[in-house]
Amino acid sequence: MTIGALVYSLRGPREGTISYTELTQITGSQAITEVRVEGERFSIRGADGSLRVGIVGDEEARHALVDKFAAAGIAVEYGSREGSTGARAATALAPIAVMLALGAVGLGMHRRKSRAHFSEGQASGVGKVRFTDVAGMDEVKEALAETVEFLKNPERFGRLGGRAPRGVLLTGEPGTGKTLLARAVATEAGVPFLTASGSSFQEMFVGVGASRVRNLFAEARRVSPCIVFIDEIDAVGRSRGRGGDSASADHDQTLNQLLVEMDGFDHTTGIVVMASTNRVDVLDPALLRPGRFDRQVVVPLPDLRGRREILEVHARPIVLKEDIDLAHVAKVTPGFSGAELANLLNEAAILAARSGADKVDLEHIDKARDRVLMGEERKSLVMDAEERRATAVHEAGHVTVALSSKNADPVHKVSILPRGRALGVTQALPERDRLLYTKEYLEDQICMLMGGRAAEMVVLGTMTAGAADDIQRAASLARKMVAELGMSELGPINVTDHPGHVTHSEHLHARVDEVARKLVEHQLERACRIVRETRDGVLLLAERLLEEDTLVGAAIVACFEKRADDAESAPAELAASA
Ligand SMILES: Nc1ncnc2c1ncn2[C@@H]1O[C@H](COP(=O)(O)OP(=O)(O)OP(=O)(O)O)[C@@H](O)[C@H]1O
Ligand SMILES: [Zn+2]
Repeated sequence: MTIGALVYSLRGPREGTISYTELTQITGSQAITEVRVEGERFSIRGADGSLRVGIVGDEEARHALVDKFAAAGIAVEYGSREGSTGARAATALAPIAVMLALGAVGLGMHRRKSRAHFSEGQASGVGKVRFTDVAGMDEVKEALAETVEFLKNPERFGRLGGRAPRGVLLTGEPGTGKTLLARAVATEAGVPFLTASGSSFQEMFVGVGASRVRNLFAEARRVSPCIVFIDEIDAVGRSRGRGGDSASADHDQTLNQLLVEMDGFDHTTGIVVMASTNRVDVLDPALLRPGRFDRQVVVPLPDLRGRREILEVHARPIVLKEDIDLAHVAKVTPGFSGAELANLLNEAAILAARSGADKVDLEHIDKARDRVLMGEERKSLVMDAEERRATAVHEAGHVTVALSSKNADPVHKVSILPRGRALGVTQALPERDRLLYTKEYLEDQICMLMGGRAAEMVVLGTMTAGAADDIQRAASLARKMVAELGMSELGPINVTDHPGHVTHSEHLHARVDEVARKLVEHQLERACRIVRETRDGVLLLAERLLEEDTLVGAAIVACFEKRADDAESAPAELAASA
C-alpha cells in the first residue's frame, strides 16, 4: 500500500509504535479514544490507556488520516511539535511517554500539574462522552443545547434566521468539567472534536504560534461541521501589546491570527470554537466582542446534588461497601470540583486495592479525602525537632483562631505530617455549601489564615517562612473584599485589574491596596490577641501534635477546655462524626 507517504517504522517496543498501514486500518476502531497530532507524529491513545506512535511524513496522507479519525468521531488533538526533526526526536522518546501515560492511568490524576500532554481518561474509561456522563449542570447543558442543534444542521439553522453561535467561552474553576462538556457537545452533535491547548501555541520563535493556529483552523474547515476546543485560552488570549520582547511579539501575532480565523467564517462554515479559562479577566477584550466569544457559559462548582450525581457517575466502575452512602460523601465535600470528586473515588479505590480489601469502605474514602484536600503525605521528608515544633505551634495558632471565631468553619483535623508543599495543615470545612459569604465570615477567614503567623510571633517570638502561603491567601481575600465586594470604608467600588481598561485612577488603586493591607494587619493583631488569651491551649495542642502528628475533632477541642491536661482523646473518624 503506497500513497506516496513516507513512513518511518520505529525500532523499539512493538506496542509503542504503529505503521502507516496500521494507522489507516484502525481509524474506524472504537478502541481508540484520542489521537494527537504533532507535526508528522501521530500518537494513538487506546481505550485501555495504551499509547502508540507513528510518523507520517506526507502532508496529504496526514490530512487524509485526520479526516478519517474525525469522521469516526475520535477526538483529534493538535500538539506543539512541528517539523520533522522535532517529530523524530520526539518519537525516540516514545517509550518514556508510554510509561508516563501508564503511570498516569495507574495513579489517577491526583496532581493536576503533573498532567502533561495527554489528556486523562474519561469517567467511564471509553472514548465518547455524552451529556449523560456529565453529571449535574442541567442549566449549563441547556445553554449548550442550541450549539448542539446548530452543529447538527448548520444550513437549516442559518435559514431560520437563528444567530449561529460562533464562539462559546466556558469559564469556571479548574476541574469543573469544561473540557468534558465540550467533548460531550461534540458527541451529542455527532461532529469531530479538534482540540489544542492554549499553551501549545506558545513558542520561542516568532510566528510559530500563529502558524499553528492557522493549521488548526485549516483542519477545522476541512472536517466541518466540527468543534474546535482551545483549553486554557488565557495562554493565547491575554491582552496584547504588553512588552517589546520577542515572546510578547509572538504572543500578539498568535492572538491576532486567532481573531482573524474567527472572523473568517460565518454560520455556513459550521465551526464552533469553544474555549475554556478560569481567568476571563485577563483575556483581551477583542476576543469577547460580538462574533467571537460572544457567549459565555459559567461552569460552576457543583452543589450538593451535583456532587452526589458526579460521585454516582464515577462510582459506577468501583465496588463500594454496602453501607456507603454517596449522599453523605457529597455532604462532607463542599467546595470540591468534579475532578476532585472523581479523584477522591479513584484514590479510595487505589487505597482499597493496596490494602487488599475487596471493597471500598468509609475509611478508604476518608483517607482519600484527606489526600485530595491536603496533598499526599510526604513520609520521606524529615523535619528536625525545631522545625516540627515551629510547625506544631503554627498549626495550633490556626486552630485556636478558628475555635475562637464565631463565623469560622469547624476544625476537623490538624496535622504536622508534611503533605504536598505544606509542612502542616489545619482542615476547617464548612458544614454546608455556602452561597453567600458575609463580611464577618471573610474577616474570620483572614484572621484564621493569620493565626499561624500570630502563634509564631507570640509563642516562638519569631517568624517562619511557613506562613508565606497563608499571607498570600489572606492578602488576596482582603483585596477582593475591598476592590470587588465593597466591604470596606471605600464603599461599593469595583476596581479590577482589567488589562487595557484603566478606568480608575492610580490614586484609587493605591487606596485599595492600602485599605486591604490594613485589613490583614488588623486581623493579624486580632489573631495575636486570641493566641495570647489561649496560650495554654495552644501550647498543649502543639505538645499533643508533636506526640501524635495528627489530631481529629474532639481531641482538638479538648486541648482548649479548662482542665485540659486530663482531657480524654478519642479521635473521632470523619466517617463517624460527620
Ligand atoms: N460534572 C461532571 N460530571 C462527571 N465528571 C466530572 C464532572 N466535572 C468534572 N468531572 C471529572 O473531572 C475531570 C476533569 O474535568 P475537566 O478536565 O473537564 O475539567 P476542566 O474544567 O476542563 O478543568 P481545567 O480547567 O483544568 O481544564 C473529568 O475528566 C471528569 O472525570
Ligand atoms: Zn499556615
